[in-house]
Amino acid sequence: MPLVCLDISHVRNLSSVRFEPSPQVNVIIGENGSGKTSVLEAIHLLSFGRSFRSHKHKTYIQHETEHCLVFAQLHQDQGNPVPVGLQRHRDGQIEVRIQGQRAQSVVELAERLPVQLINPDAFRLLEGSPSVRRQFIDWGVFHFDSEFIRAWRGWQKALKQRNTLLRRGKISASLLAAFDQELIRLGEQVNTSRKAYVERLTPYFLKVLSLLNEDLKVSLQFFQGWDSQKSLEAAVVAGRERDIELGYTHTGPQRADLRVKAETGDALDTLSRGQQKLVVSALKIAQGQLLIDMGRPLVFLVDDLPAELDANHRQKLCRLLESLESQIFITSVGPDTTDFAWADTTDVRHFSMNNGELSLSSKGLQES
Ligand SMILES: Nc1ncnc2c1ncn2[C@@H]1O[C@H](COP(=O)(O)OP(=O)(O)OP(=O)(O)O)[C@@H](O)[C@H]1O
Repeated sequence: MPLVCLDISHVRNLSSVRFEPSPQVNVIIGENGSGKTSVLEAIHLLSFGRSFRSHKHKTYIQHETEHCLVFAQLHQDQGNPVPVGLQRHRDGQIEVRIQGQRAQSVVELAERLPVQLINPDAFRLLEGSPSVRRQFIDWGVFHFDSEFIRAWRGWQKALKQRNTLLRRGKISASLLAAFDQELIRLGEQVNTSRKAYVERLTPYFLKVLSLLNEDLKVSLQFFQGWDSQKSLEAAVVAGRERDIELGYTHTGPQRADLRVKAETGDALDTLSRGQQKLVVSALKIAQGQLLIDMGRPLVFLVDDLPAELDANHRQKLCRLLESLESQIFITSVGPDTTDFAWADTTDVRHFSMNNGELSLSSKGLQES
């Protein structure tokens, strides 16, 4: 569901920004510190309920204001746009509204507004801990398989309870066995969904990567978190004594990972920074493409596009993004780095950002 209009209040230096983005490409240009990233941050907030820059909500609420607010109208194929809003208070309280009604949780927003972010920090997908890659997989599975969130929440709860018991110490293997049934049942479900998703995603990824750079040979390997020859039940049973010794559950879907391999070893160790950026972009675009093929349009946020990419690869990335027919927001410090020859048929809007004020730029005015 693309954004038809966006209203941002008190997010960092954006006191009040209201604009109607293109359903296709939106290019936001401005000097360092002008507030470009804050626009993307606001859209991300509306989808995830959190920022991609910091887990501390006070950092993005404008100084000396009590709360920030992001409001949008989401396009839907039939019927009127759907109003959605998120308000975050300095005391941590979060309020989500969809069509005027208070929503139970931010998950309802995430379902309506899938957002993919490509930014310099996206490298963490390769160099960060496995938890970053699990989050990447789980975001995809969440949108791919409607049963997943329930199984995932139940499994997380069971795992947390089990780890609390283990940490307290006084538990025997036989007592633990009684707690493990639910953990195993839901853990198997989580794993099956993740596996099916990665299988589905892999050809998309390979295709996208070959379009960005046909010489890059990279493969994906899903590690489920325990010996792939064993069932989760067998792994949990075999690991009980060790879990008691360690004080936590050492095997299972909580150890899953997505290993990205180049021909000669780990992608992280062999590829250049620019090549890594292409791999990460390909992973994210592949996730988006898969969703689009399922009839679920999404929003791409591309922050600081030129970082680490040469002009040729920037062009390829823009061409690919354009071909997805999604709504895209791209930020850049200068017009030269985003000067891509968008097709005549693509609705491109250029915006200038100056000290937290956003305006449709002359380029955008000529074209609209
Ligand atoms: N809580 C806050 N309240 C008010 N202003 C803030 C707050 N946090 C950050 N700022 C300011 O808001 C601006 C945010 O800029 P932002 O990071 O969005 O800029 P940008 O145009 O993306 O810059 P760059 O090109 O350097 O990435 C900065 O000038 C920063 O000093």
